[in-house]
Amino acid sequence: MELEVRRVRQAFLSGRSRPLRFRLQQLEALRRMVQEREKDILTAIAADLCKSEFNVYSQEVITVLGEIDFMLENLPEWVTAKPVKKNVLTMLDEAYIQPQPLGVVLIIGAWNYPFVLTIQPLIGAIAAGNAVIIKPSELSENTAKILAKLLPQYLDQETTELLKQRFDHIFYTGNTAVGKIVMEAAAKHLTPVTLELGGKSPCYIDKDCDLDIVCRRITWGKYMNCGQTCIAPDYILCEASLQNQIVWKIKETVKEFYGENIKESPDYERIINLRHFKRILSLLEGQKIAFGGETDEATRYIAPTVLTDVDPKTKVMQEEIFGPILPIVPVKNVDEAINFINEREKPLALYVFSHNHKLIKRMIDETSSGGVTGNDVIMHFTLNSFPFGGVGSSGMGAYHGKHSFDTFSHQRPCLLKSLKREGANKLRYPPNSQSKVDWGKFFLLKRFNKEKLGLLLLTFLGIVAAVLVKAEYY
Ligand SMILES: NC(=O)c1ccc[n+]([C@@H]2O[C@H](COP(=O)([O-])OP(=O)(O)OC[C@H]3O[C@@H](n4cnc5c(N)ncnc54)[C@H](O)[C@@H]3O)[C@@H](O)[C@H]2O)c1
Ligand SMILES: CCCCCCCCCCCCCCCC=O
Repeated sequence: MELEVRRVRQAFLSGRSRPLRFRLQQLEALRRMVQEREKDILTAIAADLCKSEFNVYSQEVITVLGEIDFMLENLPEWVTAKPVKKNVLTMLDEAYIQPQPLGVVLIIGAWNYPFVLTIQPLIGAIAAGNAVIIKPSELSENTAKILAKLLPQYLDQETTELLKQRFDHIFYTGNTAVGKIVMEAAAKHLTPVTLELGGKSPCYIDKDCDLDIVCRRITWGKYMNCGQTCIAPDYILCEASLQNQIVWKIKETVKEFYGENIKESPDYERIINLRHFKRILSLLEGQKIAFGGETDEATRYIAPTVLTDVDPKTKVMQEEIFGPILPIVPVKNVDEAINFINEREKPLALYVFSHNHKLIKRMIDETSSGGVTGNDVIMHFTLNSFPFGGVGSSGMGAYHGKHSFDTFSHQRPCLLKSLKREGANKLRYPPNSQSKVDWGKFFLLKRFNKEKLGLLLLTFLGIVAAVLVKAEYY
């Protein structure tokens, strides 16, 4: 493994990954890979998550292709050096910020969207000019295999893992416990990390809203991928009086989306493995199941389920559910909902439904979460102008679009001075004096007293006089 990482580092040090032309070629090759091998990719992901190929395409492939197109379009602009504002001391110098690749980066993907969660960060890392080692999740084994087979055929090179090695950046997607392991390992080399973690994303439903539409949107986001979505609404907070209507409307929507026999719907996925299946079942113990609750261990099927009057102290409210179970926790009002959210770890997403725009804004102002969508769920993920990432225990750092490019780049400040004009530098050289400090204050802080202003006027007049005399003389 050490040898592999060294080989990748040598490749980076050779400078091959840096030129814009190379980055664009690699991104185009990646796009070709996705297009030419679409069928293989769809089949692998579909097998891992018992997912229809239509759903694989619309949940993963569209995002990847959109991200590549966006990078190809904008990269030439992003890689250019950006001039910055100067001060009096650097007025005549060249000052700019040059984005540069970090070096060798490690990308660790998760199983729940095994393609997009590995390839989307890869796109950002290539765009920024890095050499990349990717480690897809072993739980989504078919996708891991197809990536291991295809990437070397299309990209310049490819290899896998290890945390003990020295990297210049580690980009990890997965659970918080492993996130801590990754960060600890990274600390040994002072390697910066991006941690895309999870959490319990709340969904507040205000009385003043259209419950039919709200429940349709929540049903879509909660049961997509069988609830195994990092930004799925984890639980609902609402006034007790809304509970029964919400249950009924979600139940009706489930029927509309997946039919009478959910098990036969091509749009309803299965739990990734037996360990997660059993973990999710254990969350149902002692709960009031308003509908759903049917399970089948052989196929790892868990029906879309809603729980009512859930006690916040029970297990289902203590850990991220990551499955098709939706608890409703009654609260008295929006104040209680805000306190409820703030008493817990900062979630990856927050959802608020209301006709009242002010209430949505208040929720945003008085809480914290990785991202927010008002009056819908999941959709902030689809906008690549947004930074996607968590805050607090839901993660650190962000990606998507330009934010990916920035995550995998070092913003290098470059100041290029001339070896001439040494006179102007006297102000900063020893010996120091009150007068130099006063001039420093004047030039850099723009703070001046009347006396200094007089002095400046005199200096200015002196310069004008000198110029005039010089003009006269010649
Ligand atoms: N923020 C996001 O974008 C995002 C996306 C997907 C999932 N998630 C979160 O991830 C969690 C589900 O994913 P998971 O953790 O079950 O996925 P997982 O089991 O696939 O693990 C994630 C990755 O970590 C690797 N890994 C596991 N143990 C490791 C170790 N000791 N050292 C180094 N690497 C190790 C795995 O091989 C895998 O590649 C949920 O909490 C979910 O919310 C977050
Ligand atoms: C044909 C219809 C297109 C619909 C686009 C909807 C896109 C949803 C994307 C959901 C992806 C969620 C990924 C979340 C990553 C964390 O687990």
